[in-house]
Amino acid sequence: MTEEIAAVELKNVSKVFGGNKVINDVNLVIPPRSFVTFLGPSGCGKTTLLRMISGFYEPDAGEVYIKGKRVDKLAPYARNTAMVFQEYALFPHLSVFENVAYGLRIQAKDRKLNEAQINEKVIEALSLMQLAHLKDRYPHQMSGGQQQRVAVARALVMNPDALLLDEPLSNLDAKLREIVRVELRQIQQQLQLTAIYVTHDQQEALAMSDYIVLMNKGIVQQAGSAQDIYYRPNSRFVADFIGTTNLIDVDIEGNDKARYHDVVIPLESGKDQGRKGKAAISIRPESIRIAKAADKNAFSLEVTIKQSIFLGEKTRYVAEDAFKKEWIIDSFDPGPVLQSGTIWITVEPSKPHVIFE
Ligand SMILES: Nc1ncnc2c1ncn2[C@@H]1O[C@H](COP(=O)(O)OP(=O)(O)OP(=O)(O)O)[C@@H](O)[C@H]1O
Repeated sequence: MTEEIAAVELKNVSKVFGGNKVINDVNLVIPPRSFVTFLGPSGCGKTTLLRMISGFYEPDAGEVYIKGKRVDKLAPYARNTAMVFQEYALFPHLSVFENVAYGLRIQAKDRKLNEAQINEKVIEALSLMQLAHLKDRYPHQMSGGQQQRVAVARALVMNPDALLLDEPLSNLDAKLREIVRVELRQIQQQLQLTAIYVTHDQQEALAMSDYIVLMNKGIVQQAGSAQDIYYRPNSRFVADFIGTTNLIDVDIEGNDKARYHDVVIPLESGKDQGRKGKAAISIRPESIRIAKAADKNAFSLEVTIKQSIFLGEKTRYVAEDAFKKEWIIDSFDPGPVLQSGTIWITVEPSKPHVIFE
């Protein structure tokens, strides 16, 4: 089997600003036609990493490849990437049509395009974004959502090897954000594009991505599918950053058992990764059941309800155990909401995820 060339590859890439290593020896392979999200807290280096792919920043160490070709010494225009920014960055004095045509006109010679071909490509890109009817308008005559769609059309028209999107939806309201993100994903799949998307919104990352690259302090903390990152975090940082979880300190004792104070946590075979010793266990709120009594085949704990929040499809309980540890439990039981009192919670052996750090 021949291995396909990566759409983008970073090898030992670092970047220093004012004496701080803001990107620290990052290695990454982005497969062709994938939608990849750089996710992480503010300041972790997402934008800097994207800018080293686009060519706006040069790495201080390491190499950047696009479709197998080394590009880290090339200017942005010499790489076939296209960028969409948070603030759209449209030319205010140009019509929608001319905004989208701009890049093609500049490269018309290199790309051997005549006016008719440019026209055809621009209309095609505008149609994809459902904007063809607005082609004669100017940016100030359009809503934020429409302007952002123009910015995407302007990137798509270049037929880039990688479409780079830096928080492109953060200026849109929540509802529009959801609509445009579905649109973006559909177009990326339809055109079989490689897209790299920067966000600090974990819901957005989970909803859109083939792969998530979760960054922390200039390093890649974990890269994997949305499900990998959600259900199999490799660190407390990842478990805590994505969604809501219950993290508890345990001793892994072997024989598929962990111990939390004096309580045994049965684990599905292999969950302990064949190791012993101190570890953390992550248990998602939706993996916990409320029971009438302890279950000898499952981790069982008696807790006291502190707060109950009815959220429509589920009720979220905040409870406390005998060791003063807080638990978050999501119940999808349509029955009455429990307001107070003591309950049993149980967790099947397949649910806990063990983190050795
Ligand atoms: N041009 C620059 N000069 C100096 N420091 C910079 C520059 N660009 C970024 N930094 C610093 O590098 C670090 C990473 O910044 P970056 O913008 O890549 O983070 P980010 O993860 O994209 O954050 P956010 O989600 O807030 O946009 C930050 O500490 C930032 O202050």
